[in-house]
Amino acid sequence: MSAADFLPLALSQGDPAGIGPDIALAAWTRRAEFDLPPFLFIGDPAVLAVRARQLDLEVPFRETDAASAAGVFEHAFPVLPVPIGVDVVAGEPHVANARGTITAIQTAVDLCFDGKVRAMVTNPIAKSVLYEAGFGFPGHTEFLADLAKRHTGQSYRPVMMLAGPKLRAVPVTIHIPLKDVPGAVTEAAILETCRIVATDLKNRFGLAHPRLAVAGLNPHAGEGGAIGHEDEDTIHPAIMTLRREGIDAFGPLPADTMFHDDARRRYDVAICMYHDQALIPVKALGFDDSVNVTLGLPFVRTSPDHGTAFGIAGQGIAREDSLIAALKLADEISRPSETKS
Ligand SMILES: NC(=O)C1=CN([C@@H]2O[C@H](COP(=O)(O)OP(=O)(O)OC[C@H]3O[C@@H](n4cnc5c(N)ncnc54)[C@H](O)[C@@H]3O)[C@@H](O)[C@H]2O)C=CC1
Ligand SMILES: NCC(=O)COP(=O)(O)O
Repeated sequence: MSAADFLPLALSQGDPAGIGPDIALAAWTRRAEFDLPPFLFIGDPAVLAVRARQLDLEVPFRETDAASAAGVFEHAFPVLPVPIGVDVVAGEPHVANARGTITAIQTAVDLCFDGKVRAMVTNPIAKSVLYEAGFGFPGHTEFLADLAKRHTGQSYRPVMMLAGPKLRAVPVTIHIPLKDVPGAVTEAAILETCRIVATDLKNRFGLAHPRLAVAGLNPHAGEGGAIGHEDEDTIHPAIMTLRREGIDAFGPLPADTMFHDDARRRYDVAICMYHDQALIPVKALGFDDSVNVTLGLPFVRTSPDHGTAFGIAGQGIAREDSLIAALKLADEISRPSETKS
């Protein structure tokens, strides 16, 4: 065991009006049952206290820092305070909450770069609320790459991977309108994405020879060019280049037949051309136990696979399973390799 193995994980609050506080509190109450790694919650202690009362949870809080969080975790819920500054109502998103939401994410990244936490886990943010406040990134994924660049001066291409026990899937394009997808599915985008996936599956997930199944864009992967040309003109050449580089990529596969049980046994990750092509099968196969993990960054970031679920915040019915899976995965992939189970 190295010293880094004892560092806590940072857990950002996410949108305070969403279910982030609910599931963080619930996860902490089940820390022994799931042998959870210690985490330091970065958010507003007042929001937590109100939410715990609302949920009828007896949770002792301790305002603390990263150095003390692991010691505190067994007995109390460790919080690094980032006040929101206004009253937050569960289920009622408000633009005034955006500044605190963003600051919590930035603080978690700073702690990663300062070597005070081992990895970061993010609770869900509502993109539209942050956009209204002037947030200039599609989501965490791109924001984290920008924050990393501010720390190191290097550029990063962040890659979103949704990972569950039954399927890992990566969208090459992420939060863009569907009408813009064909133009954004370029050879360069496919190559960069697949190279990062192959590297991180080796280095972080311990897969010596990851197999990448690449989806087509069009129905039937274009049906030989009769139903669209991107599969033959763009995706196929990218796969050939990857194969020449020694990456075990194959396809383009018709997306409708690549996710059934037998098909999934033939690959380690599905490379998909757009958001819903990747996220629908992942969430259908394992909404409660899948995790969003950002590849291509110089630190580990995971997140539950779901969103803010404003409609159920503060009601005691939000399931904490995906957050627990995200904490466990962050713990596993951020450990020094000699200590991995
Ligand atoms: N990592 C992140 O920050 C993510 C953020 N979002 C954001 O979340 C907001 C809401 O998005 P939606 O599409 O409505 O997705 P959502 O995942 O918040 O909700 C979809 C449905 O699943 C239910 N649900 C979600 N999580 C649940 C849980 N833990 N336990 C029980 N039921 C749960 C909700 O009640 C709702 O019926 C959007 O603003 C979106 O931008 C969405 C996905 C990921
Ligand atoms: N649909 C997935 C999602 O919205 C997560 O985005 P991010 O905030 O992790 O970039």
